Amino acid sequence: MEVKQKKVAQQLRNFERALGEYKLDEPLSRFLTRFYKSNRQMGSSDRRMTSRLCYNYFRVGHIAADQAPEARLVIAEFLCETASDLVDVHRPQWSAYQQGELADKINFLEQQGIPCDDAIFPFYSHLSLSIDPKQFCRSQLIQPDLFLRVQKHAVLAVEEELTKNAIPFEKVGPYSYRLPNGAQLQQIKKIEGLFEVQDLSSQESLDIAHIAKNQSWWDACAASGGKSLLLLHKEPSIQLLVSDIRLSVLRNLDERFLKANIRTAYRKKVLDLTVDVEHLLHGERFDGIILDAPCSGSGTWGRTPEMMSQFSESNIADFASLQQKIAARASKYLQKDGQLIYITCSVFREENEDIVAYLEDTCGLKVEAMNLIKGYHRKSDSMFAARLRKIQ
Ligand SMILES: C[S@@+](CC[C@H](N)C(=O)[O-])C[C@H]1O[C@@H](n2cnc3c(N)ncnc32)[C@H](O)[C@@H]1O
Repeated sequence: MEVKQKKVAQQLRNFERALGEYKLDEPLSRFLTRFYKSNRQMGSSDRRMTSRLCYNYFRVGHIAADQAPEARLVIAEFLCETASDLVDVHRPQWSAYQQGELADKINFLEQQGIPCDDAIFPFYSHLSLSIDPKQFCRSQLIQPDLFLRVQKHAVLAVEEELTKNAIPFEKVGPYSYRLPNGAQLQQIKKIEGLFEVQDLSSQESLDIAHIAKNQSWWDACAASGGKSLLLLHKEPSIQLLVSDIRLSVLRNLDERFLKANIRTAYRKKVLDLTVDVEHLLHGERFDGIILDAPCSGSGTWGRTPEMMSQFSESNIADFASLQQKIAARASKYLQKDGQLIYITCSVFREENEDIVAYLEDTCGLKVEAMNLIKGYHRKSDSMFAARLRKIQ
């Protein structure tokens, strides 16, 4: 036991040092990469354990928010792992329950006077109505898997290389694969450019769109092109305009398109959709617009649980107001009968159904379909997608 105690004490020291230095002003993954670079004495197992402890700590949201970090970490390890030296040493009376079902562990903690269900995800009252709040909140305790979208012609080649390199995978759609997190794909040079890392729900976000050959589409918040690549995967003959407020992300898009060997010629503009862009779009009209709006990202916090600590309820209204502005401006550029595909990776109704209702009320659009793409039962993100048709 003494050896285990010493090991756990060292793990806790590393965790406390990392947590103490992390200022919540950047993604935890980026901070940890820097932290390990400046702490070269930490071996790979120390790093792995520090990452696990930090992520689990944030994963439990506001559970036991009034307790010290160390006590909260023990709770986090108990809920998120099936075995933990930290629990064995600090709460040996809990160890017997550690391998049980998550629901049983939550019941057990609640009986000990530690409320869980309402505290994991403190913003649950804003969830879109089609979400099962309990299931969603509990899913925050589980890290989502890694998903790939493979190019149509490359399915066999990718499967073969994954098998050769002993990377386990599960085919979950004609071109979609589930892999364990941390799969070392960059080492397999032969399949570079043949796949995109893209969450499964994100891969399904354009299923709602009606896409036909040679249509003109505008990806109005393109970033590094995740949805544009998906659009071209579905229909390579699309005439595509990509834009974003940030030039740097459009440069990343160029690189990503090159790597994916995209042959479609596309146009690119830097556009801020909170202001008039008519002098840059010159009355152009599109058959389809993808608006993957800036949002809270709350449907993806299972991957970045630290975001929950930086978020406050008032941010939801700020995002909604930005989304109204951007979506209303973009929709002016649809031709009659054209479609706006409004997408977010948020689970909040203010950013989803409420924006769709606003667009229907004020922008001459009619909602034809909308879908909260649920990921919480299948270890993927949750997203929202709606198809609105321009009727006037
Ligand atoms: C959710 S991300 C888009 C992700 C991208 N579609 C993808 O699939 O990879 C939202 C994007 O909106 C952009 N954005 C934020 N404010 C904007 C504005 N006022 N006008 C245009 N784009 C904006 C951000 O720079 C960000 O890249």
